[in-house]
Amino acid sequence: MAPTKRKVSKRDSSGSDAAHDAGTPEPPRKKERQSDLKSLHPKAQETEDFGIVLRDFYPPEMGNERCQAYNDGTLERPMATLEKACSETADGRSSTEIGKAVVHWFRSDLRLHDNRALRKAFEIAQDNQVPLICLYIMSPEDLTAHLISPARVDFTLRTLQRLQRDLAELDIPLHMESQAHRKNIPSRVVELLQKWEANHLCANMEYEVDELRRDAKLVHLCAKKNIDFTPSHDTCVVPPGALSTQQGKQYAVYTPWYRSWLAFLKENPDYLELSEEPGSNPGNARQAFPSLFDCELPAVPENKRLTTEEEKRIQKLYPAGEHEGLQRLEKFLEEKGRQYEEKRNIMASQHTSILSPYFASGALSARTAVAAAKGANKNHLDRYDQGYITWISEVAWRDFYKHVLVHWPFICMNKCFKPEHTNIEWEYDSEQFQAWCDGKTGFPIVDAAMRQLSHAKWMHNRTRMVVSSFLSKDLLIDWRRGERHFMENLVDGDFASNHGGWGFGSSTGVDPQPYFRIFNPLRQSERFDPDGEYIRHWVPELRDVTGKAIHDPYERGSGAIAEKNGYPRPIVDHAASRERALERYKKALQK
Ligand SMILES: Cc1cc2nc3c(=O)[nH]c(=O)nc-3n(C[C@H](O)[C@H](O)[C@H](O)COP(=O)(O)OP(=O)(O)OC[C@H]3O[C@@H](n4cnc5c(N)ncnc54)[C@H](O)[C@@H]3O)c2cc1C
Repeated sequence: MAPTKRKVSKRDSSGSDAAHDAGTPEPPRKKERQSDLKSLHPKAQETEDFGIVLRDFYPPEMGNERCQAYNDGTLERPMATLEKACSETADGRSSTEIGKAVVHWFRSDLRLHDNRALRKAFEIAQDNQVPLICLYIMSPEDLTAHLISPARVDFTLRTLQRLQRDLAELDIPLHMESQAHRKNIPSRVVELLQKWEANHLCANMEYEVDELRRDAKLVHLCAKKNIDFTPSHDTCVVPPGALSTQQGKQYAVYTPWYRSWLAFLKENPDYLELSEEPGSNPGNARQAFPSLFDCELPAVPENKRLTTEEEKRIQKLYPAGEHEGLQRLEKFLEEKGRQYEEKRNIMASQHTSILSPYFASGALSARTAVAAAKGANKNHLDRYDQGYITWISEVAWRDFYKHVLVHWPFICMNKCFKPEHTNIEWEYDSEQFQAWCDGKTGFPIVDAAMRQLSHAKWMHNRTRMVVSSFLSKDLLIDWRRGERHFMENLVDGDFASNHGGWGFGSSTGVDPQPYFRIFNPLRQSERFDPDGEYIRHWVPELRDVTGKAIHDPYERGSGAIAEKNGYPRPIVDHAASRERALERYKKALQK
């Protein structure tokens, strides 16, 4: 049932206009956004560069009052809006005749194997002996609004290319196009269905706010045109909303949530059953829809282009497509799965799966990954081999953050999941921020990691934690600048996991209070890169430094080498920064 709505002022105390939660067409004017930003964060300067929170299409951040309204259920969550749209229009969407085709709309599920909505679409088409048509719509506006990196756009397009080839072998066409304005997408989808005389649309849900609202709008449009459309849960192993505490609440802490996730899968083993790939279209598909079979890939938007050199490098590091994803999964489980628990934090060499780009684009399903790891682990999820158990629990983090996103949707609106953490008084030092981005902070482990990000568009989980802690604690720079820099660079950029890493866990001090975990970069370096192999690989200025001096060359007798090679001195003192951060965090929470 829909919650009763409490009146929340359209423009609340922090200037977040309710009408703009989901990037509705009229973005607040730049001047307005700048003054909102200034009142929220007095230290932020009025320049684009400092507009970490000056996002295109959105106000700087949602006010605490509206966040609270989501928390107490007086403001409807986007998932509830979609569910309500589905239940209110059930009659309009169920009566349809089959028409001349069935359509599957690909979004972040770019694979044939184990794809719930695709399988459903294929079965409807097969039962009715009509062709299945697949659809993909790229929205340059969405890519900009959601800060999708050029590397991820490139990966997506290459995956689509593979997908088109695989589908063609089954005589299934893939129609791809760009839509300049994202608000037009729902009506464009309906228009295409009408053009193809298709009355059934299938798609897997995306859980971000704009996407849930887009689907609610589409459900209403479909109802008006008698088109059958109910988005499916697919991207998580356990769908958001399926797990709750004994008090019926959403878990806010991972460990009890994970226990509940495991218990759910043991009670409901069918959630780990994989969907079969679609079979071939009937023989007349090519005659019926000839022009759909030679569709060109959407053009890469100007602001999302990699340089030629980057393109070559990224394509080599992450060959696209589900075949590559499945092969990597198999190889990882066979060769590295058992040692995962022991070695996963070691930064040098490669001890993790590097499957994140494949999960993020949907070239690989999390269900397939967990089912395969369970199979490798003698059919157990949480006993037998610790390597596999730990890896499964890591894949579960991905589910956890998507559950968090659905329950606390305001995290899409530039807030931490605990809104009061936004009260922290941040620093906006552009030189320090740039030093962090460029890997020139004088902290070798931080610099190695940031250079890996620039070069490989990917970073190890341990170093993601180290550099995020360094930015938001040692430099006390607004964590959202870091969150944004990650999204704009990572090949695996995923809103929920990235926000989770920045805004939920280690970086903003949501750990058990009043103790705030602040990573000591030196200790992390000594522990997880003991021989300095990772640092030497990414920071050539320090290649000649020997022994333990690699972790802190200026304090450990190798300052001359570092200086000669132009390696900077540390830009802050860790002990003093730690004290400052603790004080600032405590002060904010006492407010
Ligand atoms: C600040 C910060 C930002 C992050 N941003 C992203 C992001 O944008 N996209 C992203 O996919 N992951 C993100 N992560 C999580 C994690 O760092 C990566 O998923 C992981 O490093 C990917 O490498 P892998 O595939 O080799 O992982 P493996 O260690 O092989 O783990 C397998 C899979 O489990 C999932 N996973 C593992 N750890 C986590 C985690 N902590 N949170 C959520 N899922 C996890 C990923 O899907 C990963 O591919 C972030 C973590 C932090 C601390």
